[in-house]
Amino acid sequence: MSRKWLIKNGTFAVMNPEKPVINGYMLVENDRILYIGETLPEGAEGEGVESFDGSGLLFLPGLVNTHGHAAMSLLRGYGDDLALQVWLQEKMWPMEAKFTSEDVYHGTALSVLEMLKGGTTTFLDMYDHMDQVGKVAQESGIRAVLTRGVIGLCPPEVQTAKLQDAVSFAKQWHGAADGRITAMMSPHAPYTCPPDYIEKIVQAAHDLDLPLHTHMSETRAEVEQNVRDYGVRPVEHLLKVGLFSRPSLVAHAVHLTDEEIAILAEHHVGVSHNPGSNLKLASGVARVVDLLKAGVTVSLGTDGPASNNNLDMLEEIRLAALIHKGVSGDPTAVPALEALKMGTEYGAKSLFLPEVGRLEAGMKADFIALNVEQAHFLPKTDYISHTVYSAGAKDVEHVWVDGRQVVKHGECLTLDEERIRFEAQKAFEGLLAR
Ligand SMILES: CSC[C@H]1O[C@@H](n2cnc3c(O)ncnc32)[C@H](O)[C@@H]1O
Ligand SMILES: [Zn+2]
Repeated sequence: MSRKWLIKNGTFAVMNPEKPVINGYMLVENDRILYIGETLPEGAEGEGVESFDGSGLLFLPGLVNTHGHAAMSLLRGYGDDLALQVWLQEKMWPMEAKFTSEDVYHGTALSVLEMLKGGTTTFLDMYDHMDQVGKVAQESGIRAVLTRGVIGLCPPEVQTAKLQDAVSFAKQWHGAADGRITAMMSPHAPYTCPPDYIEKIVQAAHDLDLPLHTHMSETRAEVEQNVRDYGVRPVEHLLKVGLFSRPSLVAHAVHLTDEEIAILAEHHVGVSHNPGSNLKLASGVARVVDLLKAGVTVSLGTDGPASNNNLDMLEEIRLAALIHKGVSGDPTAVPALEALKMGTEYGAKSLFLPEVGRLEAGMKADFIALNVEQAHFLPKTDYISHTVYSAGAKDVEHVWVDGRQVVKHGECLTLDEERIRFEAQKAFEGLLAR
């Protein structure tokens, strides 16, 4: 049965450059925005149309987290203040080797709970035991782009089995949960996947007609190793092995030359900028201003909760707006509206979701409402500025995905918070004991 409802007296971040915020109405029918504007269209309030009072609320497109490893919430605080390779090799990978599929379920549920409550309506997840991640996405109502990350530092038969697992997962889950779940293919990184293995993964993505995702150029050491091992920097290397022959999104892309930026732009490769994780692992600061100038779609990701250590996309948006001013000495670097678009519209574009990321008639009804009746949202001047420079996850009052309300007055309607917190703690203790 069709359901129509009308938000009245709301403030909406439509993010048009001339007028980024409007006061007015939004009409939603089932999973789509039917109308948004300053005036009430004739007949919009007809019989059977429910009303929703939007006063005191700022409506934004749902936040889009374009890179992460949700189950790593079980390792939050386990191995802080280390550089990437030490953190991975000495802390994360030994613990992850003990993860059961139940651990992945509980860790992912903890993260999805945090993401939904913080206004994230879509997340990308690269991990193992991906059926469990799919299950959480299905149950919670969140939109998800899921990909079984494969590490190829193993014998050929294990490589084959991992790739087969990634293919089976993608076949089973692409388009699942009424289309809320889509899939990608992911070699973990150029330093963990030999070139011939990446080529096989690219071929599988071709066969399945899916995009690709990988970590790339996260640290200076990684770039130097790539040059030592293959004679070229990672961008040229991935170009050679065919990764950019398909629609692709790379995470981090911190250490790039001008030539590499030009290659990414030419091949329409998206970049998931992960400022919080890059700062914490001391990986460096990505050349976001130059990437944007070159026409690269730059979106935002938290990375896993063990290297961030939260999943607050409003914090990533704020970091993106601040750090590039700091490193460039230019206060106009990454203006507030651009940072907010990186966390919404550009995120959806990076994940190949053309119907998500904007408050616009015809788009999917993925949106959030911030409670702006609080001290840090005054005076009522510039709500884009307040969202980027002043807001945080705790300001998220309501969340809708695909037209369904999943968070109401800060409470998640689809997940059992108490149980999730209990199970996550138990799972971590189990990992320590094994
Ligand atoms: C094969 S599943 C994903 C794999 O990625 C690891 N990981 C988490 N954060 C990062 C990062 O910042 N760079 C590279 N790899 C990362 C995670 O521990 C899993 O093993
Ligand atoms: Zn990552």
